[in-house]
Amino acid sequence: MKVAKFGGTSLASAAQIKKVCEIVKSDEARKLVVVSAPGKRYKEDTKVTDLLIRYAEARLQGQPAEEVQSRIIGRYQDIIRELGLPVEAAEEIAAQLKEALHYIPAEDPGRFMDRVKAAGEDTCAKLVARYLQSQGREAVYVNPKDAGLVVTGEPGNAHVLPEAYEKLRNLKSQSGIVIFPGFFGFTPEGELVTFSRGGSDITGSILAAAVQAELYENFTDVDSVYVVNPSLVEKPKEIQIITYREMRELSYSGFSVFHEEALYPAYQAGIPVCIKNTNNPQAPGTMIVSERPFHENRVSGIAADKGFCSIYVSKYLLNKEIGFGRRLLQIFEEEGLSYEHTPSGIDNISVILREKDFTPQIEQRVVNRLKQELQAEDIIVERGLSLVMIVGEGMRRSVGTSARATSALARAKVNLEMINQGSSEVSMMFGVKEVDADRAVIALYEEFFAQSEEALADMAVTLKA
Ligand SMILES: Nc1ncnc2c1ncn2[C@@H]1O[C@H](COP(=O)(O)OP(=O)(O)O)[C@@H](O)[C@H]1O
Ligand SMILES: N[C@@H](CC(=O)OP(=O)(O)O)C(=O)O
Repeated sequence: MKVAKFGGTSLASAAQIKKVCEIVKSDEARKLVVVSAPGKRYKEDTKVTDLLIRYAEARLQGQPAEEVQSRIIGRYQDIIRELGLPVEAAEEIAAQLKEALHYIPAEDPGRFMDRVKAAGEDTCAKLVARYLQSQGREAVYVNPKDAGLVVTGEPGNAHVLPEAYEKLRNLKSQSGIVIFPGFFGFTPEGELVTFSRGGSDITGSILAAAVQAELYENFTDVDSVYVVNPSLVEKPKEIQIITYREMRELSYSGFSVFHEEALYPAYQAGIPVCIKNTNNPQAPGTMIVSERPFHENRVSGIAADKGFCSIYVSKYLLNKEIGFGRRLLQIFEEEGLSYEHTPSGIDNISVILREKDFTPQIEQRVVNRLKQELQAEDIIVERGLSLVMIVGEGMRRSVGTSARATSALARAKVNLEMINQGSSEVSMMFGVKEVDADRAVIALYEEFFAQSEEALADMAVTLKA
């Protein structure tokens, strides 16, 4: 049994949904299908999820929401009409969508927002099931609540609960093709909660782990995962095979093609993942697996993500002060902040955070506490940072990767704010100013991937010598 997840771009229009259904029908093993909400049809278009968020925000602020509501309903009506669904099916789907959007804002705005957001995938799943039925296939829409996809309760940030897997295993015995809406689950008390943005990938991975699928196929709009974001480099090299660990690092640092939280369920259950293109399903795609053959070029991918800040703390003889690190991190914990990295020196340590969490009020409190409770001598807060990551299993066995990277960055006149080599040795991270991030990624791509095979082979020989 295979689990196939189709992203928003794969379901953006009736024509795309037809392609999705052809792909599903072409392989009997594709029995569990996870769908997102319709995404962008063209570059300037708006994803249905973004329209739904706009709608919910307007309702919560008591502002007019009719226009955005009719845009949302219009998107589905167009699809229903172009798919030629029976009138009663179309009416039923449209009525259910209208009902979902008409919810009176509950006391908890987060819950209301999640219910509205989830309507995007829920309606899409019903549509796809109806369309497959109209094609003479046995297809059934399954609601995450009925299937037992139980999750934690923080709005917009659900996490699967361990007991979900056993319940979801029953999907194996469901006859016909199951069409399952991605992106949301229910708390044990029955409240709907969505995963973080892009979270349909997570649903697919959870289902694949639950039913012990032979493969988790993730269909999107690119032929493969590329070694670098294709919006930065024209026709970058394709990745044929990559490990879970490498992909985890790359998804974390900006490879938005696969949600960073989606790998874990598949990895834990040992399910291989294949990223494929709905618009070119014959292409082999990228396989994500636990082990891969070693190749000469030790770097597998280069990614960058923006929106970080660093809090540099220094104190003479910090290295001799027992408990300094614990007390430092406790301050961040008590302020409700999770940290990303903590590069350190003898007398200093930097804490890297996501900038959006570190509001000016929190910053002031944290700085005061660092001075008073830890007697820190120097505290420098730097915002607008980007983390550029070079990732590759082979880097562990190779000499000279960091020298090549730093010289390439120096040639591109990128100033390095910070260097950090993860202890797993699968990745190397450079902190740079956000304005330099794209230039840094392009310089690193040219260094590690754009050179001829002979030049790379020569370099490998020189480094070994
Ligand atoms: N390294 C990468 N390889 C491939 N695609 C990438 C990479 N980094 C970012 N992307 C972007 O991810 C997009 C696909 O993800 P997404 O928009 O979430 O698709 P979907 O709607 O199918 O979920 C691609 O169109 C591409 O622009
Ligand atoms: N529709 C949701 C969930 C999702 O996974 O979407 P997509 O498959 O288009 O990335 C979002 O936009 O966040």
